[in-house]
Amino acid sequence: MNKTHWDESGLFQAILDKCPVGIAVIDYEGLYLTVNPAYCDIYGYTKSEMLNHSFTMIFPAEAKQSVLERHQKFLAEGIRLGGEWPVLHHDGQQMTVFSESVTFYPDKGLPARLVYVQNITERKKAQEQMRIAAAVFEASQEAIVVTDGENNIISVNPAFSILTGWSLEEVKGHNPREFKSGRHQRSFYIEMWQSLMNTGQWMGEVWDRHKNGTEFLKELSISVIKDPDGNVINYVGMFSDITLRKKQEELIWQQANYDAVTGLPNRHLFQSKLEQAALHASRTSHLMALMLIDLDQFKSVNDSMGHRAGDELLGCVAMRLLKCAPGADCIARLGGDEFAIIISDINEPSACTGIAHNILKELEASFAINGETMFVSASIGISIYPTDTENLEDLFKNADQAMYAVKNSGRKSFRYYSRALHDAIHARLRMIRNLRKALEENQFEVYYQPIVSLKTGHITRMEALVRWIHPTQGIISPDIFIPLAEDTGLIVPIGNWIANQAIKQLSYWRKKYNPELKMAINLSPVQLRSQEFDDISWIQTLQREGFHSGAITIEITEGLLLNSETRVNHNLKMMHQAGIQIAIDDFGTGYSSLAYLRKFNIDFLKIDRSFVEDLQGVGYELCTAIIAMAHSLGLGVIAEGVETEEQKKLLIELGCDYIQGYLYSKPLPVAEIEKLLILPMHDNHSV
Ligand SMILES: Nc1nc2c(ncn2[C@@H]2O[C@H](COP(=O)(O)O[C@H]3[C@@H](O)[C@H](n4cnc5c(=O)[nH]c(N)nc54)O[C@@H]3COP(=O)(O)O)[C@@H](O)[C@H]2O)c(=O)[nH]1
Repeated sequence: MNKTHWDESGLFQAILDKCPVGIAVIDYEGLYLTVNPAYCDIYGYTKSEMLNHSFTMIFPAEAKQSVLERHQKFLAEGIRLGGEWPVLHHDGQQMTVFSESVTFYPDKGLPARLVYVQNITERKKAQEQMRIAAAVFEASQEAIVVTDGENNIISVNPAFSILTGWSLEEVKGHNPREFKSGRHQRSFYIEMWQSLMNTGQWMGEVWDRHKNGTEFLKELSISVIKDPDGNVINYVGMFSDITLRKKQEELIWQQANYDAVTGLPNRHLFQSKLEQAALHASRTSHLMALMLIDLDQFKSVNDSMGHRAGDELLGCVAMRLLKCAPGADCIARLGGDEFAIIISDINEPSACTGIAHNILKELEASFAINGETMFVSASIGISIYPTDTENLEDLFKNADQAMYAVKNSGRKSFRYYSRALHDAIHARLRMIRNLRKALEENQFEVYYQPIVSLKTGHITRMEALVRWIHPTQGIISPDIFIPLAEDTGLIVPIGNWIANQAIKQLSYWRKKYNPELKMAINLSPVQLRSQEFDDISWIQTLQREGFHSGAITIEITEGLLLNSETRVNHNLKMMHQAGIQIAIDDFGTGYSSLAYLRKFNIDFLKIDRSFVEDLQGVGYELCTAIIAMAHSLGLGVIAEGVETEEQKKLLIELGCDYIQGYLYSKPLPVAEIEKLLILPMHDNHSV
């Protein structure tokens, strides 16, 4: 291009028009004298919108006055006016510009200001982001490692050095694979790289090695950085050490799913295993069995030996269960003394019979706990999915019902759920409801059976025996309802009611017929173990009646004394101190021990009816031995179930003290029994 084609002003105008830097001339009043296209572009105005308008238009309202003053001061004093300014684009967006100004005299008149401006908004933002990124990199709690396209480390942040022990100088140029712990398979890293190549990122947990050699688990995310052409230029890895968190999570999971006492899965984990097993059974059309195992009378172990011994026993039981059902899907402790087993893939319902037998047999062997030998047995209930039910809640209920049926029929056995069992259980529940009603509606009546002295032939005492006079079913035997009352705890209020009735009756009879008459009252083991057992009110009633020592005898069973429990011991001691005598009922049928007889201040032994019945056979030797032993310990002996003169004769020969039985009288209601008491003393034995 030939420069002679340009005049000077045309040349300058062309320069102004093409110049990428914004240029403006502002007069003393602050009005734009000229602006070039780049200047207009920066602020988003047209030239005509700017010319002859105040340059303060590009400043926020609150700054307009001060920038005009600064402008005029600059022109008057020639101070420096350059730097970065926050300004406004036409559309209202905030921007940052860099400007420099020089004084300029366009018409040799008032000075004007020549301004050249660059929009540095984006650069400032980028700088700010860089500053933040650098601060984050430095201050991050997460370790950050940046590698080049060859995956060699170019930078690490301070958190990296803290977490790994390695400084930047030590790792620069190295490949992060050098931190490998060796815990992961090759396939793990292949998958990681595949994900990085395909998706540009990877996240996961990696075991690496610390500088000090220890392994740690890190939660790592890697991002791939590419240039505009798609070439990998960096990998950025960010991680934190989650070894401790993982351990805590595992511990929490362990605690949430496993039983601390036995180490077996707990109810929570068991439930999900049961759901899985049911799903599997439905898919494969196989059967699945749920076995519920409840230890028999485990409570007495806890009560007599303490919870630590109880826990130890549970641990040993768990080990034995594992041995008995090695192929089980799950063996769990559901709580207390209740265990459960899931057995999958069975072809017929009876497939669990063998396992149930094994468990019962395995538990038969003694346990050595705290230097003491202990025995436990179990009651097992089994229900089959989906034969019995397809509902897991019902499956549980079924197995539970089967297990309780075992408990109610003597424990230490197993039973499969059946429809008949279901009906029987419902009948039982009905009876329990009726029993509660009976207590509320006073449907009980105390019958009395005389106990006769073999020395005098007189009725010396009565045994109080309860009857349930049901409004429609007539008299219901205590053999039927006492076990139910014991199971439900109703025996406590029923027993208290009986005792109070009997004490009041004795008081009346003593005044009316015989001041020496005594009363025997049956006490259930459940009563004596119960928290609610009201021994104090008993004693108060006795004291109020003015009974002397020995007026009342309680009849208890031998089994009660076997595992001595604090509460039972306390209650028996209280009664003994209050002058109540203690008789062992059905003596000879349980675990008799001389030591117990001494320890618990027993006063009488009642020879069981079965021995009296068999007095012509082995019963004779047994009765001989019991009477001799009782007398040697200073105890009185009462023979139960005496029905014949022959039995009475033999018992007299053996030196028995008292007899009770149909020979004299069946248990009778008050009005009937009074007919016996009304007879003259010397005659009342001849009834
Ligand atoms: N906790 C409580 N238990 C009680 C109470 N009342 C009774 N019972 C217990 O219920 C069982 C059955 O009692 P029952 O049907 O009253 O039977 C008693 C007698 O009727 C029966 N007996 C007495 N003499 C004879 C006889 O010559 N032949 C014969 N076949 N039966 C006879 O024995 C039962 C008395 O038993 P015992 O208590 O062992 O002395 C029974 O276990 C009762 O204990 C109660 O109030 N509380």
